[in-house]
Amino acid sequence: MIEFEQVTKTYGQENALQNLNLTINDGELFVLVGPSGSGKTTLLKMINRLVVPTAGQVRIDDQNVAEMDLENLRRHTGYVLQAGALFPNMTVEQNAGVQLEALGWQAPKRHQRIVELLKKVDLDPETFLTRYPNELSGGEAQRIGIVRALAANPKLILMDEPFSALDPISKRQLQELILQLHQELTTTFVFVTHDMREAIHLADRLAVVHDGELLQVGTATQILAEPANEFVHDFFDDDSIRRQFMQAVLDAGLGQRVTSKSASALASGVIFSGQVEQLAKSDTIFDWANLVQQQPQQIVQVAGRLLKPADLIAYLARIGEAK
Ligand SMILES: Nc1ncnc2c1ncn2[C@@H]1O[C@H](COP(=O)(O)OP(=O)(O)OP(=O)(O)O)[C@@H](O)[C@H]1O
Repeated sequence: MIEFEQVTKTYGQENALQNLNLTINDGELFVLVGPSGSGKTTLLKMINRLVVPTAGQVRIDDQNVAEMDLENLRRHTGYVLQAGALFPNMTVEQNAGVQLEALGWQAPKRHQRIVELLKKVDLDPETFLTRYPNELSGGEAQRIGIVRALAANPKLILMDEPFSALDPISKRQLQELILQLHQELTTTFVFVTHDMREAIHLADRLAVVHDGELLQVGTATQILAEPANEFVHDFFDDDSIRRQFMQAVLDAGLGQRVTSKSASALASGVIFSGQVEQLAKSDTIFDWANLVQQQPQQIVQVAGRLLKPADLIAYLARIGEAK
């Protein structure tokens, strides 16, 4: 367990973090999300003591990080940075084995471990072991970064915007890889991103950071259902997320695709003229519309996603406009 207790970090006159309390549980995929300059990296770096708090303390398994043996702490913590954090003059095998070498693993054992992990991240060892970083794509380099972080089987992996420099397809693939690794391992992952879609997709729980403060901590569902304040609400208020929710409803069989003609008729019926009873006859999205009409505060969870009444209304309105 990682605990931040009354943590403050001051640079000059500026508070980068103020009086912050947070607990990250063992085995969680915990995401720190917030806009640029909000303090996410500062928070992350306090866990492996790259940054030292001005006040308060950070504890790992009840041990104050400030009092831990630094080398031991770093060697047993995986750290993945933005693409490009590999040593340019070392091969993939050497890069991936840096931490193992520091821990005294012999070459054959290192080799075996790295081969095993390359396969796990879908890279063919034959092809990649002897390559240099300038012979890798951004996505491949980042997979090597992940192999390096996993190599010594750490209890904790810190990831600082690891996918922000990647193209959308590589980014998606690596997000799926992290979700898969997290399912397979008992490792705790702390992941920093400014991308709220990435945060929602990955997080078991997430913390929204803004101006050095934790505005809200919880699951994506909790935060989307009840944003703590206007900033959190606006930060997650994104049309593509609403569309995802809508699609989840359709995918779950609660809705059906309709022609724009009937939809616009229904839309006006549902929203404006109160003909809900008459429309809600089968197990369709219109039943859901009925529910919303009767219980406007109702929030429905479908296929692990959260749907708010506003999502449905926005959807129907859009179909209406499209006609
Ligand atoms: N070494 C430093 N010296 C002075 N100020 C710093 C230092 N490191 C960070 N800061 C300041 O602390 C604040 C938080 O920075 P931090 O890097 O933690 O933010 P972040 O949320 O990770 O941002 P980004 O997403 O842009 O990396 C910023 O205002 C930053 O300018």
